[in-house]
Amino acid sequence: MQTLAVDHPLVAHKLTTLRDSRTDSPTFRRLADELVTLLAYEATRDVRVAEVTVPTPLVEAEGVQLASPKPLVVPILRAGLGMLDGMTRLLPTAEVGFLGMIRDEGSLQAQTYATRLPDDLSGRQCYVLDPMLATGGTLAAAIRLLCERGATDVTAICLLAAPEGLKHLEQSFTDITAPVRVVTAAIDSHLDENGFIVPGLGDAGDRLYGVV
Ligand SMILES: O=P(O)(O)OC[C@H]1O[C@H](OP(=O)(O)OP(=O)(O)O)[C@H](O)[C@@H]1O
Ligand SMILES: O=c1cc[nH]c(=O)[nH]1
Ligand SMILES: [Mg+2]
Repeated sequence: MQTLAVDHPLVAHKLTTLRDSRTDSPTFRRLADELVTLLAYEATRDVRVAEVTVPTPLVEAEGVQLASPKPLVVPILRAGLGMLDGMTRLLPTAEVGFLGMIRDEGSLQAQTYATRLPDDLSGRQCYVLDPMLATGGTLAAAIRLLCERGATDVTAICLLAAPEGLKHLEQSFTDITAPVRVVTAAIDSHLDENGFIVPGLGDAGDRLYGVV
């Protein structure tokens, strides 16, 4: 598994405001959206393209366009929804599938409550959106599901990742041949006793959708 923590001053600037507990939900949503677009630029570096020829007003020019089948973007509900617009701004022709997953706050085990994905993902590049990679249980289950449906490669885009979660993912896919990548704005220090990322930004779903 490859991990990329995007090192860019604009990413660091926006992430700092996102962490700040004084940042309100509307600002949090806007910053998450902007951050995803910056991360998506790095995350799509290997997106497949096909050569095309287009007429300019003067001559024919060689270029590229996104290859078929188009990439699949998969936000993990609820918090991942806050990343969808920022991603599709960069990949407007991508198909979008949905996974609803919730982590039990006691056991920290992830449960899937909704799946709306193409059955066959053969030949598809998949981009999974989830702001928080904590224990890694949620993303491990999501990535496994996509690989079992035939995805050729899976890139998870996160705002924050914990070292414990990255380690868990690294150990989870030894039987999977599809390349797996994680692109994140930062790798934080550790998880606390409740499985929250430290220093983190709190509960991403609550901060996006106004519970706090
Ligand atoms: O790496 P893990 O330990 O599995 O934890 C991370 C998951 O927890 C959060 O979702 P949550 O279960 O709070 O659901 P929500 O998006 O509906 O708030 C977060 O958005 C991730 O999906
Ligand atoms: O720090 C964390 C961990 C899991 N889910 C969150 O929203 N935040
Ligand atoms: Mg939550």
